[in-house]
Amino acid sequence: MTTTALAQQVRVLAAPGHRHDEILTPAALDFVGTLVEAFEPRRRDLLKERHRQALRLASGAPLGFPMVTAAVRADPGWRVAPPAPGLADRRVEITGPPDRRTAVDALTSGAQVWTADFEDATAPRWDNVVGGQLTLLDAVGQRLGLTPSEGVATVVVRPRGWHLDEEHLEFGGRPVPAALVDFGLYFFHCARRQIDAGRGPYFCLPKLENRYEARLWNDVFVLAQGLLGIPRGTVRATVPVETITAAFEMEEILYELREHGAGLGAGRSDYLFSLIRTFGHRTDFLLPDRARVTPTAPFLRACADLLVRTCHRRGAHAVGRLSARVPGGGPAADEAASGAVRLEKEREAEDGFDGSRVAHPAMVPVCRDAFDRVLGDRPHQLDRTRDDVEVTPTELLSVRRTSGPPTPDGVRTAVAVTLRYYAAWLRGEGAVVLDGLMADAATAETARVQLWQWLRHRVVDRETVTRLLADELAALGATYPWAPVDDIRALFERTALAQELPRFFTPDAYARHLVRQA
Ligand SMILES: CC(=O)SCCNC(=O)CCNC(=O)[C@H](O)C(C)(C)COP(=O)(O)OP(=O)(O)OC[C@H]1O[C@@H](n2cnc3c(N)ncnc32)[C@H](O)[C@@H]1OP(=O)(O)O
Ligand SMILES: O=CC(=O)O
Ligand SMILES: [Mg+2]
Repeated sequence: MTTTALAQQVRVLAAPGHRHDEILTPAALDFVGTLVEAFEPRRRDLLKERHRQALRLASGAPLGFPMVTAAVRADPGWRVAPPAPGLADRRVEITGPPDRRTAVDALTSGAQVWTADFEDATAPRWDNVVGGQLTLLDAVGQRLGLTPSEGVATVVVRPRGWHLDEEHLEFGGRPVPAALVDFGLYFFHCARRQIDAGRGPYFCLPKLENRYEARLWNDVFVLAQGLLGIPRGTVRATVPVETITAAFEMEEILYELREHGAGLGAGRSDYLFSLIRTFGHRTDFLLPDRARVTPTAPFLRACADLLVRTCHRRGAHAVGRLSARVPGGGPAADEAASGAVRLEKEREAEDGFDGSRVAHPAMVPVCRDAFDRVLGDRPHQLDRTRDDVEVTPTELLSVRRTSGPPTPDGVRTAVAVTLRYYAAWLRGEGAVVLDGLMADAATAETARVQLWQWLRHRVVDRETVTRLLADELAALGATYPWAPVDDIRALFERTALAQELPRFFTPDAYARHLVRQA
């Protein structure tokens, strides 16, 4: 590694765990330190800009396609990098936390891609963070007992978002940005191995809000590749469109990342979460029960159509939404879950997506069949340019046609899902099954901001929520005697009932409960 001497060192503020020394080597920590030194001031500025943009939108500023980048959108001459090995055919992608058991099952699930998710599927307890890196090291180093290459999915790593800190590492007296920890450690240990295997290193970038955040990632890739002597343009990154502001900058995000760009993904949970976080104060953005906001809602369809059109114009893959349905409810329920996933994936394939995402191995063949029917032997359908699509800002924001108050059952479900997910997360589990559906951090974020919105618009009264809170906490305590009910209640009160909506629940819960827990 060619690096200038660092003025500071990255310090580890946690007791050494089993095999942690394989990941937290002095060279790897220096590599992370170099990234932090180069990019932390910009990250902090961009987080402040998120805040300023939120205030502007809350005070009525219009959201539209940016005027200053009209030339980028109008220029037909640029494309993202060509599809990289292992990412040309991505008709089925499976996501999951980077633990060993998941890794083995995901890699051999028949999916083309495994997204190892440190963001939504991982509660970032220190042992999960370092353990996740060890899983990746073993996966890439073929130490999981799998037969190499044939039939094994391509690894894509999803680092935590820009908003999170990693408190177990310190640089210059401050916590290290979690995104740079997850990215940096993986890149340092695994990038060369992935290049030798001909498949990587590849990333999925969570919760981006605008082109500047994509530019920051691109600059991180450029520096990281340079430091390790890896040719510029080796990395590939996919960006799920998980925020309403990113939906207005799809072209710009691809443009910023173009030398490393691999595609965009359609969002649902985080996308709804972002819509409410951004426009929750407006009655025309009042959303009903989450279960009633299906992918056919006009504003979600507009986003999906625009995504396919944008990607294919620029030579990038369009990846469909993650299906939260998982089996386990008995034959009839499982059949219904597969049927719903089939419908969703068939629609996406017809709409021009090149592949889609599932949360469970049982849904891999369902997704594959749906895309096989449209793609046949072709790896993708990038040639389907969707010139028929013309999406206006009004259509992206046309929530009114889907809006409405919640049902009593919807309110109870939102309370229960939030509480039960908080319980799992505080225990170190980032993805669980709740009511037959996969629940991750984005699910809980959506549930808690919906409650906040319903209370704010008085379509649900505080007494009802207080009563449901007491009922559901009692049920939680009875089912899970280990659950720290008082902590969960307090977290719920701070993140769903407060006057001012906190942007995320995770930084609060992390700082109070996960730091120095393991
Ligand atoms: C961009 C984004 O939105 S990222 C999305 C973030 N969310 C996720 O990634 C969640 C993905 N899903 C999961 O983590 C899991 O499916 C869960 C936690 C919801 C459920 O897992 P389980 O309770 O283990 O489910 P279940 O008992 O049905 O699993 C059966 C087997 O399938 C495996 N399995 C289940 N889900 C997955 C998965 N996503 N990847 C790999 N293997 C899986 C289990 O490990 C288990 O394996 P085993 O028989 O070897 O023990
Ligand atoms: O990953 C998708 C989402 O919206 O969350
Ligand atoms: Mg998400």
